[in-house]
Amino acid sequence: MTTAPKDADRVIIFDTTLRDGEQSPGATMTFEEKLEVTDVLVEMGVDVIEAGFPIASEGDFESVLEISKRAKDSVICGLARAHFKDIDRCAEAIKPARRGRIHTFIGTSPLHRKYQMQLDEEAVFERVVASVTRARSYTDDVEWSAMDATRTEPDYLCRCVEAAIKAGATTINIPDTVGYATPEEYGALIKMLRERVPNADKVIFSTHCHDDLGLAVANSLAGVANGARQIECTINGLGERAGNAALEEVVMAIRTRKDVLPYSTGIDTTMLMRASKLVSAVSAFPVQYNKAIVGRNAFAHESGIHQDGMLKNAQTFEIMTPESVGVKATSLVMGKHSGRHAFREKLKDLGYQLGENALEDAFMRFKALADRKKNVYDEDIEALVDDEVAHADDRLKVISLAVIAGTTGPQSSTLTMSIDGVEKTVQSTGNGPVDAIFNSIKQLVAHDAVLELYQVHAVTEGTDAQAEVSVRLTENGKTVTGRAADPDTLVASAKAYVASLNKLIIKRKSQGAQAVA
Ligand SMILES: CC(=O)SCCNC(=O)CCNC(=O)[C@H](O)C(C)(C)COP(=O)(O)OP(=O)(O)OC[C@H]1O[C@@H](n2cnc3c(N)ncnc32)[C@H](O)[C@@H]1OP(=O)(O)O
Ligand SMILES: CC(C)C(=O)C(=O)O
Repeated sequence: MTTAPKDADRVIIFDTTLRDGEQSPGATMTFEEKLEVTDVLVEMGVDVIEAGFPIASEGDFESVLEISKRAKDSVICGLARAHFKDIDRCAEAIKPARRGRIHTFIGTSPLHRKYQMQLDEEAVFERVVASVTRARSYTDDVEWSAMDATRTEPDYLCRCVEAAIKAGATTINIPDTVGYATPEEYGALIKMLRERVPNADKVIFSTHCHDDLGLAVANSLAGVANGARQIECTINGLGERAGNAALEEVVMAIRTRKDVLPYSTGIDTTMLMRASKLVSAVSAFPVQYNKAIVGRNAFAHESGIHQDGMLKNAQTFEIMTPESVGVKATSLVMGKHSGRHAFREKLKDLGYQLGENALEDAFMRFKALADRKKNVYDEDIEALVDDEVAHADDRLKVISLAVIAGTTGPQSSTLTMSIDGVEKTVQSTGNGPVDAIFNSIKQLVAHDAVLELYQVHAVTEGTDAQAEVSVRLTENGKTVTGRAADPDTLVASAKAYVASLNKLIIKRKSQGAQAVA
C-alpha cells in the first residue's frame, strides 16, 4: 500500500514532531503529552505521523504503540535503523495501526559510510536491500531514507534508491540531514533521481530538510517543485540542531502562493496556531516572536505607516488573514512607531472620543511615554488620557521635577509648578524623596490639608510600567483624592498630590472660601 494521493498535485504532510522534533535537546515529551499532540495532528489533517523510534526506549515503544491504537485517520510511522531488531520492534509497535508504516534508514554519504557505519559501499548497499525487504515482510507501506543524501555521490545514491524501490519501498526520502543543500541543488537532486532511477514514478519522493542554514522550507518547496510529493516537517520547526522544515510554513507557503506553488495539502490551517502553542508548551520550547505564521508578532503591526495601511485595507501589509492560521485578529500594537491614525482608532476602541486638540495633546503624551516605555498597554493609554482629560483645567500644574535620592540623605527635590499660569521653582529636603517633593509642593502652595493616604501601584507589568499614585488629603473635614500616572513613580507622586490640591481648590470655591494659592 502506498499513500499516493489521487491528485498529482497533492502534497503528503509527514509530521515528525514526535520523532525528529523530540530529538531537539531538552524537548522530550511525556507519554500523555505525545498523545495530546497526536490528537491535534490528526484533527489538523496530517497525513503521516512519525510517532517515534521504537527501539530507542521502552517509553518510545509504548508511545508508538498507543498512538497506533488511537490515531486511525493518519498513517502511523515508526523509525528503524538498518537492523532487523529495530525493524522487528518497529513492526510490533505499529501493528495496531489501521495504516502503519516502517521507516528505515541508513547513512549513504562517504562520511557516514566511513565514520558512522564503518561499512564500505557494498556493505551499505546490501543493508539497504536487506532492511527494506525485512520491513516489507511486515507492511506494504515502507519508507526508505538515505541519511545524508545531499552529500552522497549521485551515482551511488541512484543505485541505492533503485535497490530500495526494487526491494519494496513505497516512499523514498531524500534527507538533507545536515542542512547543507541550497534550494537549486536540492531541487536538482530530486529531479535527477526521478529522471534516472528506474521505476521512480512508482514511488513517492519525500523531502526531509534541516534548517542549519535557514533553508529547510525553501529546500522542501524546491523538492516539491521538482516532483517530491511528501514533505517531512515539524510543528514550530522543532528538530535536531536548528530544526526541521516548519510544518506551518510549508503549508502556508503552498496555500498562499498557489500561483507559483500549484499544490495542495490536506491541512486545516486554522489549527496551526493551536498546534504551535501546544507543541511549544509540551516541549518547553518558546516560539520566537517574529517566527513566520505562528510567532506572536506574525500578525502584529506597530509602525504608524503599516497601521495606517492596515486600517485602510489589511492586504496592504498582510499576505494571509490571521483567521486562516487560527489567530483571532490582527493586532495594532501601540508603541513609539505608531501614528495618529492608529492612536485615534485605539482611543475609539477604548471608548474615548476626543476633540482634535485633546487628541493631539494625548498623542504627544503617548509618544513621550512610548519613548520611555518598552510596551505601551491599553491601560497605559487609558491612564494617560484620563489624566489629560481630568487635569485639562487645573490651576496648579507640575512643570518639572528633579529629585536626589539614595543612601546619603537628606533627599531633596527641585520642583517647578505653574500656579495660575505663573511658573515658580523651589528646592526642599525631606525624610525620603517623596517627603521632599511634598515639602516642595507645600512651600509653593501653602495649605493645612493633612495627608491621609499615599498609595502606589503599577498600571501594567515590568519595571518600566507606569506607576499610578493616589493621594488623599483632608482639610476641615473635607476629603479629596487625587490620582496620577507616570512611568516615574516620583513624578506620579507629585502630580497626584497636586491633583488632590486642585480638587481642594474646587471644593473650597464651591463652599465660598478662598483659593489655596
Ligand atoms: C538523522 C537522524 O535523525 S537519525 C535518528 C537519530 N535518533 C536517535 O538516535 C534517537 C534514538 N537513538 C537511541 O536511542 C540510540 O542511539 C539507539 C537505541 C538507536 C542505539 O543506541 P546504541 O546501541 O547504544 O548505539 P549508539 O547510539 O551509541 O550508536 C549508534 C549505533 O547505531 C549505528 N547506526 C546509526 N545509524 C544506523 C543505521 N541507519 N542503520 C544501522 N546502524 C546505524 C551506528 O553505527 C552505531 O553503531 P555501533 O554501535 O556499531 O558503532
Ligand atoms: C532518519 C532521517 C530521515 C533523518 O532524520 C535525517 O536524515 O535527518
